[in-house]
Amino acid sequence: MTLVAGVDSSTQSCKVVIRDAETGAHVREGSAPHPTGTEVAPAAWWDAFERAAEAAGGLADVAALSVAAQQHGMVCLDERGDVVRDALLWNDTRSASAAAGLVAERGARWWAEAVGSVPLASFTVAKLRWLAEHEPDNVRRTASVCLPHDWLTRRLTGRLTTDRGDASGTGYWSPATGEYRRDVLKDAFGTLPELPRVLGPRDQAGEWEGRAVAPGTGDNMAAMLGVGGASGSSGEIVVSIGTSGTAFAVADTPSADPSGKIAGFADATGRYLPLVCTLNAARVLDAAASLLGVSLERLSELALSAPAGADGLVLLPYLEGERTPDLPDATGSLHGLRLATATPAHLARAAVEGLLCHLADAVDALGLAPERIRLIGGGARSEAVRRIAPAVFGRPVLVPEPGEYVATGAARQAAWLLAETPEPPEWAPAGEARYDAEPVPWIRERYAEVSGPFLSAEVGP
Ligand SMILES: Nc1ncnc2c1ncn2[C@@H]1O[C@H](COP(=O)(O)OP(=O)(O)O)[C@@H](O)[C@H]1O
Ligand SMILES: O=C(CO)[C@@H](O)[C@H](O)COP(=O)(O)O
Repeated sequence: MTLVAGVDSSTQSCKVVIRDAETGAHVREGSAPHPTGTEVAPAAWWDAFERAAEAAGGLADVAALSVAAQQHGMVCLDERGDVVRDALLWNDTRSASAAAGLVAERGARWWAEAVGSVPLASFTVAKLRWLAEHEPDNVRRTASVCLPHDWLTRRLTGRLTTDRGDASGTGYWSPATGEYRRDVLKDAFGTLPELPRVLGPRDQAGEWEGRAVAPGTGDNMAAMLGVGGASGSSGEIVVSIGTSGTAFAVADTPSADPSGKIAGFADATGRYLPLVCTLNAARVLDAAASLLGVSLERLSELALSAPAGADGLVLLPYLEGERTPDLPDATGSLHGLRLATATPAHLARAAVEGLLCHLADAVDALGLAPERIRLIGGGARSEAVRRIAPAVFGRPVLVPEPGEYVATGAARQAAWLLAETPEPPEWAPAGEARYDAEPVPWIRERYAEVSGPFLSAEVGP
């Protein structure tokens, strides 16, 4: 049996999954946590990778591996290849006004057409503008700029490479032309650092201790490979409830949304991946559980014991600011608190429904009117989320068996490299459960009534 390893270096942790290259059968896996915070020393990703690989029983018997990671993070390297400062992650909002400045200079439509997305605080180009405005010494020391998956792949191979999927989240690479927009980077950053070579989906990034290393990609692109693909035209989209909430589908043509809500990414197979992303997702449940002093399992039981709509109690989940809607300085809030709704069950229900209404808005923003939603990510492990989701989304929800779909997608990319076939190897799809429920539209109506006034403060392009 030939084995492949997939790595998911995401916001909260690193996961390593080992699978059979031919069938995709799960062999073993391990994980290790990342530091908290939105500014992280890249060395911590390497430490977590080593610990996760060890927890997975080591990589001695794998023939190839691939690294997928959180998108957008800014990693600046000096002439020697050492990091200039801690990386600013996708969910670090200090670059919000830099993003607004970039949009004001060119206009939202120009950005959407030039690089497929209107930059928000998350995008690398906005973080580089922030660095240019606040840390000129670090700009002078920066010889090259890359992303988390590029940095980890470079630690493995010694070469600075990236792929289409992750490059499309920088704000200076165009999915439509497949080329860097170095002029855009120079304008935003004031100088032109070296950039990673953009590999095609089946190109080899290099070797690590005799094993082939695949190009890797961003975590959402890998998730799509991991669940086996879902195209908007087939009536299906994927919603991931990780640290971020994302709604996305594969498309055959690039997108350019001047409203800035849809990021026009490329995928990991040569196609495209329009995606809407929220800053707040699974950690809304973590926060509610910690507020109530209960486990996530108990939070789920409490939520399911409360009436649909939580008797009007609404939790607006903007706990980390927000990206969609564009409210980088927003905070979360509770509305409709009365003696009757001041119970743990009501609060738990409001947290689950608030999260789901927030994600349902993201699904609407994607504009594909899907017939079914496939739910993945850590938050999809919550029974309450799975059972309440179809009522809030107003559609059936498919939940693949719990698993690490980003790492699995990376493993599939590694298997593709070995297979040398035009399309990724067909792996047996994971078993999945289908959740149906009568739509309960007034849950979203009440949420819209409460969130409406906040939306008028949206930064927007
Ligand atoms: N049973 C569960 N119920 C609710 N949330 C869960 C459950 N298990 C894990 N999570 C949440 O999933 C999140 C991690 O999801 P994951 O997709 O691994 O995130 P990321 O890839 O961004 O690091 C954590 O916030 C964790 O609390
Ligand atoms: O910024 C985005 C997508 O544009 C996020 O989806 C990041 O890629 C982080 O992913 P997770 O750690 O939540 O999986």
